[in-house]
Amino acid sequence: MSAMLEIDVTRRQGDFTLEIAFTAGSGVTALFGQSGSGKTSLINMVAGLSQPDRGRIAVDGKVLFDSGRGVNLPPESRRLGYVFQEHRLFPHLSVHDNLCFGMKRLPPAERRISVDHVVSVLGIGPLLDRRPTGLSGGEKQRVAIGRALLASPRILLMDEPLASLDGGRKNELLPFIAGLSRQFDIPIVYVSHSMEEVLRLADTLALIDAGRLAAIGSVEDLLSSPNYAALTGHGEAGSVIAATLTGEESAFGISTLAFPGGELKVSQIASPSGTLVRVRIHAQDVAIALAPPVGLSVRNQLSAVVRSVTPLDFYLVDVILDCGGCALWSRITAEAQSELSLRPGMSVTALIKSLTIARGDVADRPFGLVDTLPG
Ligand SMILES: Nc1ncnc2c1ncn2[C@@H]1O[C@H](COP(=O)(O)OP(=O)(O)OP(=O)(O)O)[C@@H](O)[C@H]1O
Repeated sequence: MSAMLEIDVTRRQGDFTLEIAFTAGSGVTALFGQSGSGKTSLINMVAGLSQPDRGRIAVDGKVLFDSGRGVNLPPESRRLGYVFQEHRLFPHLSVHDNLCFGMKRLPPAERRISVDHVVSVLGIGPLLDRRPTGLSGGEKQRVAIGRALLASPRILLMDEPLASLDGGRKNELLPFIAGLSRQFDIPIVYVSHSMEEVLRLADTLALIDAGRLAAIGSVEDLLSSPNYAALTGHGEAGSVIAATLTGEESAFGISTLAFPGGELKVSQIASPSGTLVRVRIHAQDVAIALAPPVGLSVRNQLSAVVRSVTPLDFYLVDVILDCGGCALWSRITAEAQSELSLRPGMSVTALIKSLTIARGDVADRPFGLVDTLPG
């Protein structure tokens, strides 16, 4: 079974107070929040690089810190992997020797990850004899990740590991990181302030705001909720739905996705059938009909039940629909609401044009948790 990280800490630093409690289990837990909200401070406490004023930190029941019992394990005894923004490789050692650095300090019986496995997953075989100096930023970061993994950590902490890379290098590294947690059965706590990274990588999202935990839950739930729109800085209002790519109608430039609420037709995407994806559906692109319409060009007509109706301002109304258990956010005009009189519990049909769900709205999740799969 994967490790469980339990955190309940308070720390005051200058004028800033961090007071956070949550648990993180398998898969990738993203800590997301504005600059200065306390993300790095939090994982530094987990790593043992700074000390909480009070609280408890445990992994799989093993206590790393407990102010009440006077426990405070030094970083090297915590068995955690840490990947920083910058790679921090040893310049005088080859890639191979950098990789093996932490592993060599571990008794052989505790080494549960092999060099061959890490080298093949991260695609760094051709680099083994080289020194870090000549490597690209993305290659260095892959070696840094490999080094952290080879120390067989209970949990991998990653603090904006892509922040120092340009867009191309980021895209190169994202698929590697996406697979790590599953391939090595290690929970990852991933600090980011990039929503694209969260969409591609995270199973669980923890929203950090001014030193507090504002919310924790599935990426789909939190990003589809108007309550957290200000914190997620998610741009346009809209929902996020987990789906599986089921096929394509290439003659028409359409791909089909299955999700618990039915089938979605979207603008064609290149990934193979069976790929797990997250789809972003903009609230302004979701129309609502009281009865299933006929003779309509709109390709997606989904049965749904109204969950909530909330006026946004004088002119607009946010309607959250339940579509097979998934939240679907629709933003309609107050004028439309005055005619439709939508109320919680009403059965309706949600209408979404295929064209409005384009490539940029579909994020591949090749290693998504199986329990997010539609049934
Ligand atoms: N050693 C310190 N002494 C005093 N204040 C500190 C110290 N370290 C961090 N802070 C403050 O604590 C707050 C949280 O900082 P932290 O680096 O944890 O935020 P963050 O969410 O990781 O930000 P970013 O996304 O910019 O990295 C900030 O207000 C910061 O100025």
